[in-house]
Amino acid sequence: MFSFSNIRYGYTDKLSLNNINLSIKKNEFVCLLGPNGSGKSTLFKLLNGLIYPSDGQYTFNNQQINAHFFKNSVNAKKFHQQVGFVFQNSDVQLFNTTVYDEIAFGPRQMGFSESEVNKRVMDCLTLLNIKKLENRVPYHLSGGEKKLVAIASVLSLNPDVLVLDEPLTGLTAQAQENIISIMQGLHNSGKTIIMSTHNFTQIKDYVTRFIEFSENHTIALDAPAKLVLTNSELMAHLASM
Ligand SMILES: Nc1ncnc2c1ncn2[C@@H]1O[C@H](COP(=O)(O)OP(=O)(O)OP(=O)(O)O)[C@@H](O)[C@H]1O
Repeated sequence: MFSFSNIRYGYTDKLSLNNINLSIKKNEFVCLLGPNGSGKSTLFKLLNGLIYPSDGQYTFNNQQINAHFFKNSVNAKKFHQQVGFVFQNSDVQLFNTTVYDEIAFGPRQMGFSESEVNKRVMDCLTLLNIKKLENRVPYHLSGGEKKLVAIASVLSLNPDVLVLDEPLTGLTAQAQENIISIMQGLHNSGKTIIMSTHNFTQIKDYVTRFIEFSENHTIALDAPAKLVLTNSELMAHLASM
């Protein structure tokens, strides 16, 4: 699905991603870990086509992803329908005046009929158990509610891949458990999930693969969960991140 080959990226002349080689297959549940500033959000921005590599090659389903690819509006639409991105800061993502319109925004942009839009919004409200928020102003919601609405606004396009940048940060333990169980359900239904977190302990039993970024913006560890969970030293190391 995703392939990164010798990727480097720098916002300035200092690299934020240094020689990243990575492939992600369909239906993996990948967890990115690493210290603050190691490059997790930068990788997500690249994955989602918000920035392009300074060096190296990025392909999605064997297609090169670069500025040229996104210049074609058909390509851009198709890509964003397949890959949904939940930002770290929900306030960046939510801009409509009601939760209903927020979730309807993507399907409307794609040109679906209002009855199809309504069906998708209702399905997402039900799936995330947020029907009661339907007419609320997203900006006025709690952090946990905003996160659920942000996830719903991405799920309404029914993407194959869900990329979530630190979805658990700042939430109560109960809200974190709720988000994890939603992601587990989506993974079981066949979706590919890629998320970053500093909460290794909460997520460790649900993901299929761990990728750890290092302070020097390289990949320090890339291992299946099965291997990590049988190695107490690795577990202790990742839990300390
Ligand atoms: N817009 C920007 N301009 C310049 N440098 C940036 C910008 N965004 C990020 N950086 C730098 O790029 C590096 C990687 O940052 P990034 O946000 O990807 O880290 P992260 O692993 O997601 O961190 P955190 O866990 O704190 O969210 C850091 O050194 C950061 O200071």
